[in-house]
Amino acid sequence: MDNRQRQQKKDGVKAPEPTATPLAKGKPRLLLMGQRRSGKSSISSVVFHKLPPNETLYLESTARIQKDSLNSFMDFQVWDFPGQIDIFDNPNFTFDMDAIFGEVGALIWVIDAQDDYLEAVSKLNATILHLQRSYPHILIEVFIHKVDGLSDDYKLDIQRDVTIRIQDELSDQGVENASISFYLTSIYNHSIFEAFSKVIQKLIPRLGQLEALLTSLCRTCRFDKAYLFDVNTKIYIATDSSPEDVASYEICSDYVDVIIDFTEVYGSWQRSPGWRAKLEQPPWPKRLEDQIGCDLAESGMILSDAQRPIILREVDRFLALVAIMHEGSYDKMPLINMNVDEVVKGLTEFFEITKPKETRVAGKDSIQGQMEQLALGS
Ligand SMILES: Nc1nc2c(ncn2[C@@H]2O[C@H](COP(=O)(O)OP(=O)(O)OP(=O)(O)O)[C@@H](O)[C@H]2O)c(=O)[nH]1
Repeated sequence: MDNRQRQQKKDGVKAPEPTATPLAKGKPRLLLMGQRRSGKSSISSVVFHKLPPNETLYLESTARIQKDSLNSFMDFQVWDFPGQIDIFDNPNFTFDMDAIFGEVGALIWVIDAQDDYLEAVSKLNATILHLQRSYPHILIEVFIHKVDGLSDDYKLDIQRDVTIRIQDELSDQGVENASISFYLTSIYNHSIFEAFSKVIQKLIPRLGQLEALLTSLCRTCRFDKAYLFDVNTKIYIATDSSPEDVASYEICSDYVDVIIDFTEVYGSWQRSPGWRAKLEQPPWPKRLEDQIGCDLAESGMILSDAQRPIILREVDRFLALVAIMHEGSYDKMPLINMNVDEVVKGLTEFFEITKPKETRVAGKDSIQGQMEQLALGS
């Protein structure tokens, strides 16, 4: 049983508690809303708590608002709303709307694509109309969810239908410029992580600078694609400006998974003095620190079918840079390492500047020790 399930058991059915905790102040908030059984808790558990998708079958229905505070490269909160509660029209409880929507970055509305979605769409419309009056800055992100098992044509038909229904209703009500985006998602593949990546990216201040940094790295080192990953959630928070490529994202994200699982199983590993002496003797008679490309943590792999090496470099305890290189660029590793070093320095500075003061120190305690054994010679 995971933490969330335990928490659900412990809490039982309680009155909702919408007030923001003092701890939560100032963190961007993602709200997960939608009909009962649409998949909100499953999404939150799979993306933020690594629950295997099959185990979401045993999640109980959410009875009260579940608040998760996530300490990551950017501290944010995820609030999962019970599907049976209508916060705008509730006879038993008056919600403090400012406490719920005051600090919201994005509202994620989950629609079950395998069910009749007309009611979900009409509730979403009503919610947008309410929010437009007092909180027009909130981003509305619509996850057309559970699309696994549906044909590509059918998925696109549903997306088109939902989009038209929402836009028509809003324009009938005189709302023309609400910021609404649509995603086709499932917890059984990478689509849910991609959708979250895009939502989170909208909340990152100065995202353009991160993208410019990665684009310039790709150009200099002739990388096919580069991603900056939040290693715990596999959300990518920035990528270079080359066209989106689902296959590249999938392989890089699986690679992050492998590295994290590996370090979780084997933990950190201090080299004994004898072993260190052995590594520093001929044919590489250099200090170990000078033999490896990165003194933090680095890993590489070559895909045998495409002959395209993938490089992973830790930025801090939350972030890793993962890039797909060109065939043959493995020979130029010293030069690539130098460029990657500079970009990692730039990224570290970027996040030092944009992080609140109290979290800056924590970021220094990196997983580098655990990953050191994966270091590649340059
Ligand atoms: N096929 C499929 N099933 C899913 C997906 N996501 C969630 N489910 C299933 O949908 C059911 C309901 O999921 P929950 O996460 O409990 O739904 P919820 O929206 O939190 O429901 P409430 O707590 O009642 O509001 C579970 O049986 C999940 O396994 C998905 O992407 N694909």
